[in-house]
Amino acid sequence: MQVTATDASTSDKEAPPPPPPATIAFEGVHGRNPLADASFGAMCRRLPSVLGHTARMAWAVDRTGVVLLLACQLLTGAAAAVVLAFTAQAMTHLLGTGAVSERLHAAMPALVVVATAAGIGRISSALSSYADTRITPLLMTEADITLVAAVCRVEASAYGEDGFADQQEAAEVGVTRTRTMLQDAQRFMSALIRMVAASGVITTLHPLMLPLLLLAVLPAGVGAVLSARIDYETHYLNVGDRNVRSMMRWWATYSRYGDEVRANGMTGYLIYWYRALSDRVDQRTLTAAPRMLRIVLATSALGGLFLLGTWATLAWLATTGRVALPIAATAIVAVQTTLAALSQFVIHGAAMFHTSLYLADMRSFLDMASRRAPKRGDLEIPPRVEEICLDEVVYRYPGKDDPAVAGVSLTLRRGEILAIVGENGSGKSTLAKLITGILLSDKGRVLWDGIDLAHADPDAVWKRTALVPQNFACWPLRTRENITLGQPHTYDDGPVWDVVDAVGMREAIEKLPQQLDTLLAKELWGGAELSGGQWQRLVCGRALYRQTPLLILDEPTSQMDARGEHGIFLEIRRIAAQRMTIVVTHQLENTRLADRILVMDKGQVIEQGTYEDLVNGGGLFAELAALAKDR
Ligand SMILES: Nc1ncnc2c1ncn2[C@@H]1O[C@H](COP(=O)(O)OP(=O)(O)OP(=O)(O)O)[C@@H](O)[C@H]1O
Repeated sequence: MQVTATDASTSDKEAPPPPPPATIAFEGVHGRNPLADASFGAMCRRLPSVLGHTARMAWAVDRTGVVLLLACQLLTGAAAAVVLAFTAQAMTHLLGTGAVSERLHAAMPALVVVATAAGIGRISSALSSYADTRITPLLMTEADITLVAAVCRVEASAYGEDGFADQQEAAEVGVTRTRTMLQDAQRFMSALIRMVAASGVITTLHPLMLPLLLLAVLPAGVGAVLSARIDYETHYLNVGDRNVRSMMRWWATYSRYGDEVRANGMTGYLIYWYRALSDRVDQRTLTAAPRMLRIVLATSALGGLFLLGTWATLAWLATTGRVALPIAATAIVAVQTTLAALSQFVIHGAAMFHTSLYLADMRSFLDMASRRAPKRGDLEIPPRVEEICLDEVVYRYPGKDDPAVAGVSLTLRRGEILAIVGENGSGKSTLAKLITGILLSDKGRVLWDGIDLAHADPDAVWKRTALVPQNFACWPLRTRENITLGQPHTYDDGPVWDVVDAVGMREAIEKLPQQLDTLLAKELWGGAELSGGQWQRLVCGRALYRQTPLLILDEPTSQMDARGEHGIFLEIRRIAAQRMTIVVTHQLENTRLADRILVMDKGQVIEQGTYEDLVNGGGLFAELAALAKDR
């Protein structure tokens, strides 16, 4: 095949404009706007359950804080009621007949009660803010950890399902909104209590006043709910784009990929891409803004009209003598208090409705994650496993037409080294994931000493496996944890240094500023960085440290120098007798150490045997081995 090269330095002039970011038209099972089938009524009915969930979470993280918060809310409300009731009493005396000093004297006890209640109200309101400050961070951490744990626990196959990532993104917004939820709920409750207290007083002044005040604030509430729906609709439309944008942001700015970005001239396009996607997100938000403005203007005008009506009614009641002057004066204070409480009640009720939309996303993701958590069975796997059998195993990734593994049967015995080879995409890594139970087969069975992995406790299985994956993680942890991660704690570093020696890393680690205590993340202060091959050696060390009955190495030496690779394979052979070892590799020379080699093609095993059998067998293995030598 002849490749026509493009000269990057001269091709700028005739280059077509860069393509905009792909549009994500998401139509999977989860790709439904929850608002489309959630009416205002339905959302209001869901509100108590969302509130209840927040309350339960708050109760679990800080009982004292919750009790303090509730007690202070009640106290604030009671204080407001006392202030109003005694203001009415004081007014009656102050605006009554007689000398000013006598009227003042008569009003004094009521005024003292008003001042004391107002003071208590302020103190309890400050204490409830304190309780809120105590609970909120704990609540957010709890929600965040619940989400992280749920994602870590789902079946690995769930990651590939339609909408999983977008639902996760929506749920993460829910986590940040947990903070607002507590504040909204607290303000809503406090407004409710103050409103009940104030409306009791105002109704005693005149029965017409309360309905009039309600009318005055209702338009603002309706406006807030309608705006909340529009805001959420926009948020929902943006979920997919925001998800991709945050992934790209991480990839573009992560120091590990910085060389590739720079030396391949990607910066310009990446920034263009990022801006184009951000513009698309902003555009949706801007389109919604005039609709929101119209709603706010209309509902404010209506609310203003109703408020004018309330004041006019009060003036009419006072001038026509339907209420006495002292009562009218109290009514002015009561109207102000009730109005403030009512608007807070309506505004925070709408805000809670708004937040609950996001929290409902978090809940539905958590529900989905718990449905997708492994439910396999509780069979234990013994510490010593003699045999793993695969019986006509088939696996197809979600959304794919062809199975990645299409009917593989094999038996692997303790002490055996099995190599799996084949061209890209032939199903080697998928087969490894099926053998370890990371994926469960759609058809057929994987048996560990007769125990079907579909009925075994997955943690019990993974206690017996060690895997060097093709794409491994370079954890920003200390060197020691990078080796012992996933292991029970040990009291001395002896076993850690043993594997460090086994993978030939002693010299490199001894040169690190704090040896095993060095943080392996250059981007963090005090951290150090390893080379690609050194990282891969460390990852092999991590798997060797586990000393499990099954060891799987998927392309374990792809970044290593010849000495490193030689050392790793020597070590694999040295420890092979106590376990089953599987090596997935494209370096066919490395398969010489295997007792048996499987050659995979299109998800099936098409050849198997020793290196000598296969290299002389005239099949795919022989062809690939010849290609490897043809330079
Ligand atoms: N997470 C996934 N979701 C969907 N399809 C996948 C996923 N992982 C792999 N596949 C598909 O399954 C098939 C087998 O992939 P697999 O990774 O097992 O191949 P492989 O033999 O290990 O390839 P390579 O040599 O490139 O590592 C391929 O067609 C691939 O596109």
